[in-house]
Amino acid sequence: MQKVSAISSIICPTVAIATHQVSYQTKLQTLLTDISVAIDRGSRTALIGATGSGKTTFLRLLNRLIDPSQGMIAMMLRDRDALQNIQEIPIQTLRRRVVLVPQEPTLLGMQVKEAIAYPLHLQNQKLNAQAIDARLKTWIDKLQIDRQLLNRGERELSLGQRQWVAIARALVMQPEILLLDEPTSALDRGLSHLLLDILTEQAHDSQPMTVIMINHQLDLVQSWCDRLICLEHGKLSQDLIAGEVDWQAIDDSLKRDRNQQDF
Ligand SMILES: Nc1ncnc2c1ncn2[C@@H]1O[C@H](COP(=O)(O)OP(=O)(O)OP(=O)(O)O)[C@@H](O)[C@H]1O
Repeated sequence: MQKVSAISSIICPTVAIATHQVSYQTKLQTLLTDISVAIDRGSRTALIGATGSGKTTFLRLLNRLIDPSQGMIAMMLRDRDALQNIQEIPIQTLRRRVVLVPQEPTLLGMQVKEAIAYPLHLQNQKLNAQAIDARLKTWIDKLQIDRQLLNRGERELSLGQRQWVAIARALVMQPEILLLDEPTSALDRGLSHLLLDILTEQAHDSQPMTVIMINHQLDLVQSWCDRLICLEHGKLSQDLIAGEVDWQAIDDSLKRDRNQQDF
């Protein structure tokens, strides 16, 4: 395994996440091969690729739901002055700062308000009840969550509502790195745009949040992202700044993949 210093020396200090020749295999197949990327702090990255190309697997590696079979992932957290192998970061610290919103989130049987506040209560040594309430109110307002929804249980919510609550639960934590797995797939256009606006605002905050988002809705991500990473059969096929992307070609290739899968 490469030393972190080997990566630090080749990338600039604005990098928040660096992966070096990361591969992931199960007993049966290789899901990711040799992925090396460097993602800047406060950047907005769209991660795209055909179904099964390894996008979710990549996000799961970044908050250590799984670990690479080969290669290394390093991050530069806010209060550190160097990239650090994520396997050396205490797992609670990593999960508090690098938050993943899965495609089909669960509220673990909680009501909406309780679910959103849950991660803040886990940090109760740091935040008192008043601070938790203030943080909740801020995000409930920003995300325009209907007060009537707050006492609903998980079963009374649609997939889109569950996704929205999971996004709120992630944002109240004010993570340094936010990983979103198709967050807008069940949202209407209005909420999708609201989400992207909020994410852009957070990226420009004095404590900028870095976002990586899997999203198949190219028309949405095109105007939002500043970086595009494309996976194909578990390999990095494109890594471009947004201005360099041929969006029409990307759209055509995703459509081709979808047609082949349908066939
Ligand atoms: N733990 C696992 N064991 C075996 N195979 C897996 C595992 N996790 C994912 N896979 C398979 O690995 C491939 C990549 O999965 P992944 O979910 O990362 O792709 P994806 O690009 O996110 O796809 P989608 O767009 O459909 O969500 C798929 O074929 C999937 O079935």
